[in-house]
Amino acid sequence: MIELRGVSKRFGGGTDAVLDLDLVIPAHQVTVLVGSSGSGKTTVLRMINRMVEPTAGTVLIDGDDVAALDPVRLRRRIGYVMQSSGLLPHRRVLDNVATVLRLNGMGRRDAQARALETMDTVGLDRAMADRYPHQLSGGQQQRVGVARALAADPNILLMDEPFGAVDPIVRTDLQDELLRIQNQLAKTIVLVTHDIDEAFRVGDRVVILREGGRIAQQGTPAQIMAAPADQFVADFVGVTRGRRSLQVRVQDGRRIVVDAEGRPAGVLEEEPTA
Ligand SMILES: Nc1ncnc2c1ncn2[C@@H]1O[C@H](COP(=O)(O)OP(=O)(O)OP(=O)(O)O)[C@@H](O)[C@H]1O
Repeated sequence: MIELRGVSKRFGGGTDAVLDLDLVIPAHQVTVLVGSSGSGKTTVLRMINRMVEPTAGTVLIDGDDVAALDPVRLRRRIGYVMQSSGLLPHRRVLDNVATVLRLNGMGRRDAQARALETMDTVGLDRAMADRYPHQLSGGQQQRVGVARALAADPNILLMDEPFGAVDPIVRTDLQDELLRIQNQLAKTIVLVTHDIDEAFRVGDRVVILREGGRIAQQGTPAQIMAAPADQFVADFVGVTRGRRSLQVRVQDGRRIVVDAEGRPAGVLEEEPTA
C-alpha cells in the first residue's frame, strides 16, 4: 500500500503543483490518476519514487517513509514507465530490458535469461531481442518499456501516460495487454493519464484530480459514473454531454442497448438462470 499524507510540492517559481494531498493507493490494484494538464499527476507519481522530493508531507510504502530510503535503491525497486518509452537508443532491446537487473548486480547471462522471460510476459516476440529501439514500432517500444520496468519483479509499477504516444488501435491493444499482465502478476500499479476513457478501462480505482493535485473524486469507475461528486466531475467524465448515456430498445424480441445517438452498442443478455 502506498500512502501520501499531507503531501505538497511547490516548485521554484512558486507553483503549488500539489497542495496538502492525502491519498491511499491500495496494493495489487490498478489506481489511475486522471486530470487535465497541469493538475499535478506527474508530480504525484514522481514523489512516490523520489524523482521529485515533496516540500511537505510524507510518502509511505507499506508503512516505510520513503524519505528515509536511499533514492537510487528505491527507484530500482519500483518500475517506472514513461510516455516516450525512454529506451537507450544504441543498446539492443534485450539489454534495455536487462538494464535494472544488471544495475542490481545480476550476471549477464542470468539477466538476459530473465529479460527474455519478461519479454514473453509482455507479449514481445523474442525475435525482437537483438533489434535496436528505432527498429521497433511505437507500440513495440512501449512494450519494451513495460518489460524493462517489470524485469526486476518490482511490487510497484508507476506508469506516466504510458500509451499516450501511440495510435488509438495500438493504444487499446496495450491497455488490454496491461490488464492481462495485471491478472497474472497483481502488481500495485499507479497509472497517470489525461484520458478518462483509459482511466475507466484500466483502473480498479480512479482518482480524478483538479489543479493543485486536489482530489475531485475517487472510487471505482462504476461509483464515479453512477454518482459524480460535482459538476466538474460530471463534465470531466462526460455524463452531462450524454456521451455515456445508454438506453435499451427492443428489436426483433431482443433487448438492444443503444448510445445517445441511437447507435447500437450491444445486446442485453438475459439474467443467467441458475
Ligand atoms: N520542474 C518544475 N518546475 C517548475 N514547475 C513545474 C515543474 N514540474 C511541474 N511544474 C508545474 O507543476 C504543475 C503540475 O505539473 P505536472 O506535470 O505534475 O502536471 P500533470 O497533471 O502531470 O500535467 P500534464 O498532463 O500536462 O503532464 C504545473 O503547473 C507545472 O507547470
